[in-house]
Order: sequence, then structure tokens, then C-alpha cells
Amino acid sequence: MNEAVRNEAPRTYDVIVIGAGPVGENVADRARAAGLSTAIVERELLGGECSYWACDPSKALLRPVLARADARRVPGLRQAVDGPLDVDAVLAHRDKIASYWKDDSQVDWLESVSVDLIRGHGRLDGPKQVAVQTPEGDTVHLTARHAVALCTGTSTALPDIPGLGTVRPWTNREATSAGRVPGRLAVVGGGVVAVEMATAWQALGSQVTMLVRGDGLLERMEPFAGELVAEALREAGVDIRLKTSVASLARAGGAGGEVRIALADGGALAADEILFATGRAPRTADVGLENVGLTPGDWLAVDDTCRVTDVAGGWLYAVGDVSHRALLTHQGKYQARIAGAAIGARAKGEPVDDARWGAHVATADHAAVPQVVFTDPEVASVGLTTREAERTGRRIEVVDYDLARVAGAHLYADGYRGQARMLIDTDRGTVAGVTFVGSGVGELLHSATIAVTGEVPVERLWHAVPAFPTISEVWLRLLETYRDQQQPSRS
Ligand SMILES: Cc1cc2nc3c(=O)[nH]c(=O)nc-3n(C[C@H](O)[C@H](O)[C@H](O)COP(=O)(O)OP(=O)(O)OC[C@H]3O[C@@H](n4cnc5c(N)ncnc54)[C@H](O)[C@@H]3O)c2cc1C
Ligand SMILES: NC(=O)c1ccc[n+]([C@@H]2O[C@H](COP(=O)([O-])OP(=O)(O)OC[C@H]3O[C@@H](n4cnc5c(N)ncnc54)[C@H](O)[C@@H]3O)[C@@H](O)[C@H]2O)c1
Repeated sequence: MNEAVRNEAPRTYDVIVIGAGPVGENVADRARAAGLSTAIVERELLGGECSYWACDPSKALLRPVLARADARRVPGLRQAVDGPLDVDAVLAHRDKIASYWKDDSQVDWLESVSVDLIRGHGRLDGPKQVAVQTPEGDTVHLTARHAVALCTGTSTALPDIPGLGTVRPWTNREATSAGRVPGRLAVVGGGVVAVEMATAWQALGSQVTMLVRGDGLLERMEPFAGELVAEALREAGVDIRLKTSVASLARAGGAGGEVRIALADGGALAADEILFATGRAPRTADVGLENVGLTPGDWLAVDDTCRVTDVAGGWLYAVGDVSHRALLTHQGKYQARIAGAAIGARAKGEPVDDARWGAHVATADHAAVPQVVFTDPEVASVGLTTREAERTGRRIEVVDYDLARVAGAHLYADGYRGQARMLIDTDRGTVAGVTFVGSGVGELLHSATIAVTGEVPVERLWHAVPAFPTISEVWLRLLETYRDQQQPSRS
């Protein structure tokens, strides 16, 4: 509806959503679609972290890097893309993808779906009560008839390191919006943000040094993923230091000076900027959790309908990053569709379909969370990893295949490097997890997601014929490898 609800507007809604990131927007959309009057509260920009300081701008920075790397592996094309990236053009395109950090189009969309927007900082003020502190200094009090959904997302979790506050470290916000390429960039962390941003800024001209406390990259994924990404980052010129922790920080000579980094092993390093890519913290410190019996700063535990478990009355939902189920936009939006439908069903007294894979439960969060890491090579994974299968006691068989041996892969790129792993649940005869590493594998992932989510029997997968000569033929090779592992004498 309107840019800011005026004082005389009604203050009672069926549903109130706090936080208009991708997740909050989808909860509001689905609640409205269920026929419920809905308001959404946002203190910054509609679209949230994802649109302005995370997914969208980071992928805009990475796309030219990956396209150039791909082109350089195609004989006959290599010479045409020999030169450096046009940094100004890349940053200008990034700015456009981030909508120049303005949310006008999102406001228009919200209006088109008839959800009221209240600008300001929202806090729970008791059961079904929300108080919004507006930018003008007013407090708007709202009441929900049915539900309040907290969709306040996350911020960078900064470790407690002496001197950190004095060096103005980069977080995901600066790493995705900086208008200038630092000469030397130190990146702390070895997770997804760290590898993607190291890939982007190294290609844009920084000398990147990664300071990784563990003994590899992408530790939550199959080990070969981190190994292949590390190998390529090193070839691109990134200095990766494993088992390395930061002890203290200082910025020399005031604002414009270099960052001096003291390492725990006694070593030292200087950089122009330092990025902390050290995981996420929930934005729950100042949302009034104490007023409903919860602890400020905590992640919010929810059931599979996204309802907060520790609050009586079943009116409070937590959806997206803030619930810590899967810190990914697509998974948060999936939860939002589920939660919106569940809120609608409960409000109308209709049955809630909470059987496994039912319409009102986010079952995929447990079984099939897809993720693509946009590095060169890309990493695409869904479902279990070998380590998770071992931890949860699932009986699985591991099937590995060298992606470079697939015809489509060596047509795709000269010297293609990649790896595929499929986990077969041997009790059920279905695929429990898949990881692909290699150029262009991101677009392959949905086939795996469907196989895992659909619990497609391996026998039926033999009838899903991949087109020749595509990289998808890896599916056939994985099935053949699995068959040969079952019947070694007939191979
Ligand atoms: C660098 C980076 C790259 C990423 N890339 C990808 C990717 O490629 N693909 C992917 O799937 N995921 C990616 N992610 C993760 C993705 O950004 C998050 O999973 C997603 O943004 C979560 O959406 P959300 O709506 O839950 O939270 P957010 O996007 O954080 O939105 C929360 C909103 O709530 C608002 N808010 C908070 N508190 C209040 C309050 N008290 N009152 C009013 N409003 C409030 C905030 O201003 C914000 O607009 C990336 C993350 C990072 C850091
Ligand atoms: N393409 C994508 O899908 C994409 C891209 C970026 C981010 N994301 C999501 O955003 C979330 C956040 O990403 P992230 O990379 O910040 O988190 P992460 O959890 O993936 O990685 C955090 C890294 O920081 C390290 N670390 C944590 N605390 C530390 C400390 N005190 N000192 C040194 N190192 C420390 C960890 O060991 C790990 O290497 C992830 O869950 C990810 O799924 C997704």
C-alpha cells in the first residue's frame, strides 16, 4: 500500500512481519495471499542484506570473473579475453544490480501485493504486540490478531580481537559495496563469503591474503571442494595461510594508514583493508525478546512450520536467517512460503498439513538444502555430505567420478578440472547427497535437488537420460560407477 502508514491508519493487522529482507517480503506476500491483512516493518531497505550487501552485489562482482575464466579455457577465445577486467565497469554494474542502494522498486512491489509498510525499528512489546520506532522519533504501536513473524536476518559475527574496533574492518557490507579496490586485502575466514570475496577482489586487482584458522577451506562441504577451490585461488595469486589466527590489530598513522595484523604464531602482516568473513550473528539483540520470555541475542528455535517453540500461544514465528536453519536466501524464501501458508491455515481454522513433505512444513531444510558457491571452480551441493552421513549414522555408499572425464566437460573447457560425488542411501536405494565441483556446475544442481527431494529410486534414475554432450552426463557416469561398485566382477 503506502510508503509510510500515517497515524490515523488502523493499527491492528492479522499478521505483522518485522524485517523486509527476501524472507520477510515472502512471508508478508503469502500471508496476504491467504487473505490476511498484513503489515511489514523495515528499518533500512526493503530487500534486506541479500539485495544490497550480499547475494546480488557479490554475484555481480563474481560474474565477470567467472565468465573470463571460462572464456580463457576455450581455444580460439582465450586471446580475446587476455586483458584485465574493466574495474570501473564491473563496479558500475554491481551498483546497478544493487539498485544504487535504493528500494523504490521493492516499495512498488509491496504496494502491488497490498501489504502495508511501516518504516522504523520494530520490537516485540508483549504477546502479539509490536512497537515501531520511526525515523521521525515517533513510536507506532501495532497489534497482531494472529501472528508476528520475526525475519530480522543476520549481521557479520565479529570476533573479540584486540584493536578490531580501531581498524574499521570490512564486513560483507564493505566487501560488496566498496567503490575502490584495495591494494592489499586480508580476508579472515575460510567459509563461503571468504572464498567468494577472495575470488572477486583478487581478480579486480587486490593482492588477497586469506587467514584461515582451520586446516582447509569450505569446511562444511566435502573436503575435495575446499581443496579444488584452494588450488585455483592459489593459482590466481591468493596467499592462503591455513591454521592462522589473528591476535591483534592496529591501523598505522590514523584513518588512511595500513592495517597491521599480528598473528597468533608471532608473525605479522600489513594490508590496506581487512575483511572479516567469520560467520553470522542473529539480529535479535534489540527486538524485544525479553518482553516475550526469550533471551536477546539468541538464534530463534522453531518447529518445522517456523513457529518459535519457546513462546506460549503459538503466535510468534521466526523465518529465514534468524532461525539458523539454513542461512541462504532461497531456503529462507522456501520457509517463508511454508510459514505464510501455515499462518493462513491456522488463522482460518483449517488443518495444518505437517506430515513429512507436507504443505506446511519445511522438510527440505533437513533433507535437501542446495547451495552454489560462485568461485572458479564453482561448488554445488545438496543433501548430505559424507561427514554428515557418518555423524548421523546414515548407511551410505560414496560414489566418486572425475568430472574432467565427462565428454561435455572437456568440450566446455580445455583442461577442465572438477569432481563429482553422489551419496547413495543404501537402506532406501535413493540419492542422499550430491556435490559437484567444476566450471558451470551451479546450473547442474537442480537436477540433484530434485533427485534428493523426490527420493527418486536409483533404478528410475537410469531412465533419466542426460543429453550428449553436456556436463550432466556425469549422472550416467555416477550411476555406472555405482553399478560397478555393486557388481565388481561384471564391470
Ligand atoms: C556476502 C554474502 C553473500 C551471500 N550470497 C548468497 C547467495 O549467493 N545465495 C544465497 O542463497 N544466500 C547468500 N547469502 C545469504 C543471504 O544473504 C541470507 O541468507 C539472506 O539475506 C537472509 O534473508 P533474511 O530475509 O532472513 O535476512 P536479511 O536479508 O538480513 O534481511 C533482514 C531485514 O530485516 C531488517 N531488520 C532487522 N532488524 C529489524 C528491526 N528490529 N526492525 C525492522 N527491520 C529490521 C533488516 O534491515 C533487513 O532488511 C549471502 C550472504 C552474504 C553475507
Ligand atoms: N553462494 C552462497 O550461497 C553464499 C555466499 C555467501 C554466504 N552465504 C551464506 O552466508 C553465511 C555466512 O557465510 P560466512 O562465510 O560468513 O560463514 P561460514 O560459516 O561459511 O564461514 C565462517 C568462517 O569463518 C571462520 N571463523 C569463524 N569464527 C572465526 C574466528 N573467531 N576467527 C577466525 N575465523 C573464524 C570459520 O572457521 C569459517 O571458515 C553462510 O552460512 C553461507 O551459507 C552463502
